[in-house]
Amino acid sequence: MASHRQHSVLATMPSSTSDPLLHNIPIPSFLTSASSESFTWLYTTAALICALLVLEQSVYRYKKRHLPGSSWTIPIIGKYADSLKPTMEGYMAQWNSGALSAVSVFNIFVVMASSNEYSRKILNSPNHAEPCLVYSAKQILMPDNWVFLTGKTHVEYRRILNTLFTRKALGIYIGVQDAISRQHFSKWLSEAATDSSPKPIMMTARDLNMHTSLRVFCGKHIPEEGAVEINQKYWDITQALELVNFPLAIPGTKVYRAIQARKAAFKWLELAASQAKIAVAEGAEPECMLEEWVKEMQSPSYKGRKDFSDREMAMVVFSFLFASQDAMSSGLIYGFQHLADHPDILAKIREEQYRVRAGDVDKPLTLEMLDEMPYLKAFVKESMRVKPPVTMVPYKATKAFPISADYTVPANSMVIPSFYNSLHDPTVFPDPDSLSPERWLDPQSSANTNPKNYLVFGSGPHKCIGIEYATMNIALILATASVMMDWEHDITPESNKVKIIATLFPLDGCRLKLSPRKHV
Ligand code: HEM
Repeated sequence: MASHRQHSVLATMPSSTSDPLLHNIPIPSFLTSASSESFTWLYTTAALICALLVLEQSVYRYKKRHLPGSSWTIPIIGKYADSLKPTMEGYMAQWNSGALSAVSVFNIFVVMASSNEYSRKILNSPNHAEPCLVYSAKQILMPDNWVFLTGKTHVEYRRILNTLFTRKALGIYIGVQDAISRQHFSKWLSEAATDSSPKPIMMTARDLNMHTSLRVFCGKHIPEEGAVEINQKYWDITQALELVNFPLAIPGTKVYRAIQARKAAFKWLELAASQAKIAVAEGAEPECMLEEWVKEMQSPSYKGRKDFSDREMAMVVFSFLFASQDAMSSGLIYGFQHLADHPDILAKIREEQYRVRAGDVDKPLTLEMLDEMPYLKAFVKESMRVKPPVTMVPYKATKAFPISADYTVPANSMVIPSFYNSLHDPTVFPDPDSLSPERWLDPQSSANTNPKNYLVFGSGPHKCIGIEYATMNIALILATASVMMDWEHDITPESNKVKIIATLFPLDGCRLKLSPRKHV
């Protein structure tokens, strides 16, 4: 005992020490009396950590080569802190630093492509790159979700899913969309009647979108309480859509909460799939997407797979919610904001509405009526060009990807095509930041003759499957809003700043003062 105490707490410097001040000063045992094995362990560990840190930097520099981007990466986490709070300014600086540039996040090497040429090349090179969505997507969507398929199996799956977006199918959905948007506007207006102060529409527009999507996809096969539960929990999923999340889905993390939300949604969606099958078997004519899918598979001309389980159908509907909910909300909210800030454009939209509706604003919209609204469609297209809901889509290089003459993306890197610079290219869209629906009305305009630049919905084998549905939804909601309501934008210093939650939103949530519009 005594000897132990002597060698630990009361250890002194060796007698050879000449400084008298140091005599008899207690020295912690780990500095002096630790065994030589402890020192060896300490030095070895320190040396190993140093070697790993040097290796991390060397690998990063080796992969990055001459691409723009920091010469060194922050050890272990890299640019994780930046990816937690992304800003438009930060992304623009990255995109403008070069057609290809590099960053590293949690040791995932990321190549960002900002030019039209490289972005399209990534989207159209299925032999070298495939979508990996955001890092958390597989945990949230389930690894066997169809969206992660590639090649032939993906093409085959899309074949049946494409039938859910034909003109015939859209003709079923439009009545549901029209009725639900009117219900929501009536609610918005009655709330504005009790408190007329401006309110952000960020959440109310999201509710409208979710309600419409669930009823279009599942019809009456989800009870109201299920729709409410999915809607409430969906926000947890949106919040987990960071480019790269904390790697472990442990309780308390965003990904963990998103997984719980997905489980709750799946319960209702599987039930809806099974009920849709029963309804069609009993002879119901399709009133929603799930019923349309079941009916389509019964068609004598249909030769594809017919044995989709309730779970597989639920996964597809969930993938549609996942892909559409945030992007459509973003497109819709900026649509409202752009119209409020451009009364001349709103006036033209209204003129077209009253003309096509022949003054009857209560008449439900049909596809044929939408066909006669080119100005509305041009506005929707332009609004999403100026503020693209999705600015980039993460892909993964499945093998070394020689993307340019002097750079090969290393295998397993993330490679991210971004759309913003293509959509704001001044040679294709003169005065690119200004909102001009007219540029889409002239078939010979540079906007119309360069469709390769309009990357709002991506390009190639994974191009958005819901383009027609999404544009129709945003168009008809804005169209009906324009004849039912007046709205004034409460412009704040944050109105023109962008908040990025996977998709783009006005930082102040778009504060609108609503009032009923008199019939003209
Ligand atoms: C304004 C609304 C929307 C925007 C801006 C948008 C944008 C996109 C983009 C950029 C992609 C990636 C394309 C690529 O990798 O080349 C995508 C994929 C996808 N979108 Fe959309 N989307 C919207 C609405 C919708 C809707 C309403 C649905 C379904 C109802 C949907 C379903 C999908 C699916 C399933 C994919 C993956 C397709 C595949 O991997 O084959 N999206 N979307």
